[in-house]
Order: sequence, then structure tokens, then C-alpha cells
Amino acid sequence: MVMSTRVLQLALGWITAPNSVTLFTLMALFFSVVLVAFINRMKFVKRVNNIPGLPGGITILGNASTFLVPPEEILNRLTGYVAALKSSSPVLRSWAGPFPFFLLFTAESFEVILSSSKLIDKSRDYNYLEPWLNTGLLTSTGSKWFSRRKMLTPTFHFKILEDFVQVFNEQSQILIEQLHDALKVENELDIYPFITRCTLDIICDTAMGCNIEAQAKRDSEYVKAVYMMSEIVAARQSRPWIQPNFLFQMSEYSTKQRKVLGVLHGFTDDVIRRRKMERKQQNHDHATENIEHHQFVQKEDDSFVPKKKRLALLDLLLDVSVDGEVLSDLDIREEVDTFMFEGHDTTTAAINWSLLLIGSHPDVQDRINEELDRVFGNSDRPATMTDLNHLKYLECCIKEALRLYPSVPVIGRKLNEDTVIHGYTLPANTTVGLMTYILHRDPKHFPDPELYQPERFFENNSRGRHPYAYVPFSAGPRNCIGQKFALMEEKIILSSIFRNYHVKALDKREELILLIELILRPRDGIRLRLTPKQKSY
Ligand code: HEM
Repeated sequence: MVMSTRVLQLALGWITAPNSVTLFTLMALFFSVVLVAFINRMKFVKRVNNIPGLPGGITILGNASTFLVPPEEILNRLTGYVAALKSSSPVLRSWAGPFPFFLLFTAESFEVILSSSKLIDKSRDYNYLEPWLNTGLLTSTGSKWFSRRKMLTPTFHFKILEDFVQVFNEQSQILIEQLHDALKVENELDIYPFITRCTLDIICDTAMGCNIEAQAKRDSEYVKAVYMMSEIVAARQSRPWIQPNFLFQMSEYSTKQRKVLGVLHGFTDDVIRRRKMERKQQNHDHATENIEHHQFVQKEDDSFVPKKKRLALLDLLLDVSVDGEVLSDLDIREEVDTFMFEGHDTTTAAINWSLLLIGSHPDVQDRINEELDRVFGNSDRPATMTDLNHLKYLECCIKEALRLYPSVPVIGRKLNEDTVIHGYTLPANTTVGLMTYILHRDPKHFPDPELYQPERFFENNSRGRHPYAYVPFSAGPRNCIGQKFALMEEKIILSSIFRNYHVKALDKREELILLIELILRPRDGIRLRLTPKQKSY
């Protein structure tokens, strides 16, 4: 105590009455600290620069001159550089200002990162989602991620997903009606917004158990807020000057974001509150056998049974929450919001890319039609789980579309330890970008990579392929928890479209402008000509 008081007095003495000796000591101390930091930084920069990299890096801005281009040029820049340099190195270094990052594009390097149970921290890009998603499953790390993943895995169990088939069918039917109406005006349209509204309705129903009717009414505040939030995140990704939080706060986007978050969080909070009340009421009814509140369904033998209420992912979260002891309402909200984000943009993009590719390959479409005829005949009944298992060729078409246009084109990780890749040691605290878009075009695993060939995914042809050569849903411990959900949804929406229409893509692949944001999407949508298959509504 005496000692620390003395130190304090000395320090105060220095501050209040500096003399030349103390000033000199202070300055020497300051310069020593700066010098040590400078030497360490130089050593670090040397270590990083030992790894082959992109040309054009300058001291402060890094490779900004390379990547500070309009968003629609970024993908071309990246693929161009990797194509030019990959023969000299299977890892490429780049600098985002003072921060190094490494581009990875080989199955071997993907395996090192994705199979690790330690390298699970997300890169900076995901921070822009945090105001909305907080630290839900997608953005969290460490023990929080681990326990949430364990808790949420059963929510995507086969049995639960089976219940969602009905939602997929109902919403696909609405989609067909919407298309039918739109086609009365013109038989060519941009399909992207139609699919977006359909997947939004699906995810709202399956995640929260509520129907926002994004397809029927087009002016939902919540839907507009989801669009706006995705735009803000994309804007931050492509504009370095609004990436630091303090600069973002000064931008116009910050005000917009505050408003949008009010709508998004307000909506989810409200759904959670109402659902909890309903469940309480149901428990009460159950306890008092007051079944008047139940709806009834008629069975084939004309008897009536209480309608089983379909559980939403939210119900399963409420089940594991144990009245807030295990998961608070805020914890539940971040997971529901995460499903809302991760569960609609990804599938929307994937369905659109499939439509573009199938609509550009009449031979592929013929085979799909043959398969649909085999499975459904002339009937327009909804698809069942068994039907989905029989749509094997359609599944290969979907997988091949996800190869060429993976919805998540880059997976970002922050390295929390030194990591050896292809013999190079990538230092801890740097970032890696796993370029799925480029990996999936490696001719070693996919000969003639630009060709759309669904048969690559036939069982015989997939055998022996490197397990990390194709990873649209990522792989390892942090893979996509919703991949089965996504495939089922895609199969039902696509089969509904092909059961009703002949599809012709009006855009040429090579002419489309691709935006590489968190999601890979066509800047100007996907234009299709849809010709009805002798159906009348
Ligand atoms: C075609 C559709 C989809 C694709 C291509 C896709 C792809 C991915 C990828 C690549 C990741 C890893 C991201 C990373 O590590 O940075 C991921 C994670 C995730 N996905 Fe999906 N996804 C799709 C659909 C869905 C759906 C429908 C849901 C939910 C209903 C979902 C929920 C999640 C969640 C919660 C995570 C985080 C998992 C974790 O970190 O433990 N995804 N997805």
C-alpha cells in the first residue's frame, strides 16, 4: 500500500512538475515501446509477406487498389488473380489495409480449416450481422457456439423436417398461383423476387410458426426490414470507410439500421411473447381438458380428431429453454433471427441459380420432366417425403447448381493459432477466405468445370472425390445445420415449378453480373420465360 502510494506520488510529481530527467525518461520509454512495436510489426509483415501474394500491395492501404472496385467487379478480380497466380502458390496472401488475409482455394487447405474443432472463429465480415443476429449460432464462437450447436442439432431432426413438407407444399402452391397471375400480363419475368417472397413465407412459418403472407401481400414491414438489413450488411462489406463502428455510426446507414432493427427485433420479440402465451393457454386447456380451443380434422372414416399443431423451430427452442433458465428470450431471439437470415437468402439464391441452369439446358429439363412423370404421373397432388427421396436426378441438378454458384461463395475464418497450410505457416490472428466459388471449379476434381453436368453427382461418379472438393454447405463441426431443410425446400419448390411450366432462361450465364456478398447473387435477377404445361386454374 505504502509502495503504491509512493509510486502514485512520483507519477503525479512527474506529471505536475516535469524536469528534464523525467521528460527524457518518459520519452525514452515511449520510443522504446514504439520501437519494440515497430520491430514486432516488421517481423510480422515479413512473415506474412513470405507467403506468395497478390501484387499491388502498398504499405497503408494494402491491396485496397485491387479490391476497391465496384461490387460487381470484385468476383472477377478475385478469380482473375487466383487464376493467374495459383500455379505459383496454392495459398495467396493479400492485405486489407494493415490486416493480412489469405485466399484458400484447394480441397487440402479447406480440409485443414474446416475439419478443425479449434479453428471455428468467424472473420470480421460476420460482425456486420451482429446488430441483427447478436451472437446466435452463425456468429458465436467458443463454448457458447458449442453448447448452442449441441442444443439446436435435434431441432433439425428428420422427424421435425417431415412436418415442414406441408409448409413447403402450401407455399409452393401459392408461388405457382402468383406466377400464374403475373404471367397473364407477360410470359417473361424476373423470377428472383417471387422466389424470395416464397422462401420468406416458408422460413417465417417453419422458424416462428407465423404467416407473414409475403407472397400474398407485398408490403409487410417485416419483409421490407429484412431486405433493408441485408442491403446494409452488403454495403458495409463493400465500403471500407463504413466498416469501423465509429465511422458507421456517422453514416446515413446507421440511422437506417436503427430503424430497421426496431422492426426486426420488435417482430421477433412479439412472436416469442405471443407463442409463449399460446403455449401457456394450451397447457392450461390440456390440464383442464378444455378442448374447445382445439381445431379438428376429419379422418377418412369421417371421424374427427384434434388437429396436431405443427411445431415451429421456435417451439423447440421454447422447449429447451426451461422457462428461461437455459435460454432467455433474448437467446431465443438471436437463434430465431439467425434462422430467418441464414434460412431464406441462401435457398433463394440456390433455387434461382438452379432455374437459370436448368432453363439453359433443355436436355437436363427433359430428364427432370421424365423423373417428375415417373413420380407424380398426371396428378397435381402435393409432394411427400417419399417423393422427395425418389427425385434423385433433380437432386443432382441442385447439387451441380450449388457447385457452380454456391450460395455462400466465401467462408471467412479468423485463425486463432498459427496454422500450416501447404507448408506455409499462416500466423495466428489473421484471416482466411475459403473461396468455395473457386474451389468448386478445380479441374482436378471437376473436369471441364464450367460445364453444367448434373451426372457428376451420380453415385458412381462421386466415388473417390476428395471429401473437401465440394462444400456448398461447408463441412466439419461448423457445417450448415439447415442443409437437409434446404434440399427438401429446394426440391419441393423446383418440382412445383417444373410440374407446371416449361422453363427457358433468357439470360446467358456469361452475361450475368454476379455480386459476391455474404450471398452470391445475380445483380439483375434471373429472367425466365415460363410456358404453362396444359394446366388450368
Ligand atoms: C441452399 C441453402 C443453404 C446453403 C448453401 C447454406 C450454406 C451454409 C454455409 C456454407 C454455412 C457455413 C457458414 C460459415 O461457416 O461461415 C452455413 C451455416 C449455417 N446455416 Fe446454412 N445454408 C443453407 C440453408 C440454410 C437453412 C435453410 C438454414 C436454417 C433453416 C441454415 C442455417 C444455418 C446456420 C444456423 C448456420 C450456422 C451453423 C454453425 O455455425 O454452427 N442454412 N450454411
